[in-house]
Amino acid sequence: MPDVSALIQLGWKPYYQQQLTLEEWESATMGRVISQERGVIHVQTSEGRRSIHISKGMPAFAVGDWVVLDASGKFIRLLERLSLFSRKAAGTKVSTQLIASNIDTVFIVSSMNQDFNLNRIERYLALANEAGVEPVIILTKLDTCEDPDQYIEQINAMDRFLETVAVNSLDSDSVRKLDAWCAEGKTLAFLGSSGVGKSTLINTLLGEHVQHTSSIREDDAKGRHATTSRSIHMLPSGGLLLDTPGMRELQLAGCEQGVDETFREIGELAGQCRFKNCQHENEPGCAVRAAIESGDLDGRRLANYLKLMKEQELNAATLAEKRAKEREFGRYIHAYKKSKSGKK
Ligand SMILES: Nc1nc2c(ncn2[C@@H]2O[C@H](COP(=O)(O)OP(=O)(O)OP(=O)(O)O)[C@@H](O)[C@H]2O)c(=O)[nH]1
Ligand SMILES: [Zn+2]
Repeated sequence: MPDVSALIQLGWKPYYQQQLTLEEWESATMGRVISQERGVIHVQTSEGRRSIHISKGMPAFAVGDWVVLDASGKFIRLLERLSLFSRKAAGTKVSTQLIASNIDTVFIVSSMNQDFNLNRIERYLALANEAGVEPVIILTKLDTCEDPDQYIEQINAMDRFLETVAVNSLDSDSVRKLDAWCAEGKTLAFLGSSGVGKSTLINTLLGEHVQHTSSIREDDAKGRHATTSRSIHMLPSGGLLLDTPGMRELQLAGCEQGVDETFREIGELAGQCRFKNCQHENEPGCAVRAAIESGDLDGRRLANYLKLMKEQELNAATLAEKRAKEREFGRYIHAYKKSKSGKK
């Protein structure tokens, strides 16, 4: 039987437990992927750390995944995920790159100054919704902001169901407002533009004495020392901070559902438009336009909804094109080499 409290510290939940057979629960080892590099995943189990070389037939992994290992540490299977951030290209399964999984909360960080931008927050919300992760809006630089309520009200007006917290990222007392999301076994991640205070917030959450860039030093299969940067960090509060570089570069691609969810009231209104394929431009009987005119819907929101929809479609298409070109080039090189070797 595994050490349940150690598993819970790693983020174990009934959802994963339910996927195990009784036999697995009694004899297998469960572990969480804490970092990934080319061809290897590093897994934290209740008994320690394991490095697993990825071989053919294994599924694609993401940092945050739960895996089942046998007694000798061999990979058995991947457990179904609760949430997943990925980079996608439309229609093509192979071009999905998995970034991070099983995150409970994503903190969308924005500063309360001239950089504050609702459109940008909505873009991050679409990513969070696409991934199936609960978003919380963190407004930073409370200490240098004269009128924080003005920003909080803008968020509330945009979506009254959103949880919003204003903090001074430099002050650990202020950051305690985030404790509820950082409790034992909870996995959290950050999204936000450069300079909004993500690193500052992370350092405050980690406490002064912990270095953020701690790394795993381990012997690999050939006995060499391999140093990899780990992507999951334990917070003193018991929470698990998932901070992988891929999160910072996430683009809106193939996120139609996430965008729709972020602007759900627009979808509801669109259902009342006279024409099913209404573009909400000049059509008669357009419920979306009517809501803007009556002041029920902010015109900015419709404009950003349309913009993000287009953006996610375009990005997915360009990704698919890029991959197709790469494949084509690969075939060309292959054919070229073959013709060369044939001439010898
Ligand atoms: N006064 C004040 N300064 C802050 C606060 N949060 C961040 N800063 C400052 O803002 C600057 C940028 O913060 P960072 O934490 O580096 O921002 P970041 O989001 O990590 O940016 P990248 O590292 O570029 O992704 C730093 O000088 C911080 O000290 C805050 O709540 N109050
Ligand atoms: Zn319409």
